[in-house]
Amino acid sequence: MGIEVVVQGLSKSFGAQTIWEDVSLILPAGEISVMLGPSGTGKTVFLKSLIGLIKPERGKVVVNGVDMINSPDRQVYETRKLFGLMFQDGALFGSMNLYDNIAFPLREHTRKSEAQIRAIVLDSMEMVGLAGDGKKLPGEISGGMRKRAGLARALVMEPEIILCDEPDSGLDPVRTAFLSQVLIDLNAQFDTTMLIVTHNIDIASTVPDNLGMLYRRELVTFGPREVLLTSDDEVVRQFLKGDIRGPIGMSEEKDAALRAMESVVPYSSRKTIPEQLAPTPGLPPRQAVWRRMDRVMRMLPELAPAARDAIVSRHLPGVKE
Ligand SMILES: Nc1ncnc2c1ncn2[C@@H]1O[C@H](COP(=O)(O)OP(=O)(O)OP(=O)(O)O)[C@@H](O)[C@H]1O
Repeated sequence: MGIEVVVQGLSKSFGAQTIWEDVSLILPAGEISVMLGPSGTGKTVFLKSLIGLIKPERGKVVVNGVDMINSPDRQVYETRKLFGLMFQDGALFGSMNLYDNIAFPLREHTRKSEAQIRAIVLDSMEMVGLAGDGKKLPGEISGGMRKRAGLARALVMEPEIILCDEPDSGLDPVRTAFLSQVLIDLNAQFDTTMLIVTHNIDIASTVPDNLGMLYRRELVTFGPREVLLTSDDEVVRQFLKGDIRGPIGMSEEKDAALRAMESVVPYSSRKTIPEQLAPTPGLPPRQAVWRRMDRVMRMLPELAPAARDAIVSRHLPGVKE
């Protein structure tokens, strides 16, 4: 099973620009979490902070007992090996074919034979739907294939935690749906802890066990998916509906007069939430579902009524609050 990531009181600025302050959350072991947020709210900075590539001024990120922000470089470097990273463009070497790109971490960081490497690479390519594409160069394939190749490369090192930065960017809805299914299937097969950063509402509402949102330099919320998906918070509702009415504007914060005009139109809150994707038939069930149910049931008394209803009706159908 993957391992948990504990984030405590994390704050980051670049010069006078505060990116976010006092962010605390736990990515539960083996569960899938999604972080939403308008452009420029520091989601990528957050991902890079988790692996110690960016150093926030305050706070901790504890992974396997190591604080990724404040520990010596050697420990951070070693702990980083527990992570698999999927960046927006796949971050592939343009001059290497897909097979060599995906084999690269194994050749670089392990002493495995070429025969062992071949078996692992072909397995990973199959998992992300790239079987038979090993000879192609990154420049000859679509953006979606490049992303999946980036994911396959992250998988060969058998990471405990996978971080995906906007896996959907530039993809059409069908490719995005395919990628969502790949992410769920990976979690079913490896029980890996996963954090996906995205703007995509379809991914956010059908893939994760937990959902969070960064906005205006803070973590608006983070918790079981039902909490954010039933939230009455104006920012969350506007973002989920992709509505131009609401506090989020082009410049992130609208002026007060425009907001006052909009506030006469009430938001309707959504009470039913989409079903979470199940693994492809034939794969094992996701272990995370049972662990999460246990965890979330214990949290039930602290949750808002709408989230509570959504959880109870899903996990205990027939029981009324
Ligand atoms: N190394 C850096 N030095 C200075 N500022 C930076 C650095 N990296 C990021 N920033 C700033 O931090 C802010 C947040 O950037 P980030 O890329 O994390 O946002 P994001 O939420 O991932 O955006 P998007 O959804 O558009 O990808 C931006 O204003 C960006 O300019």
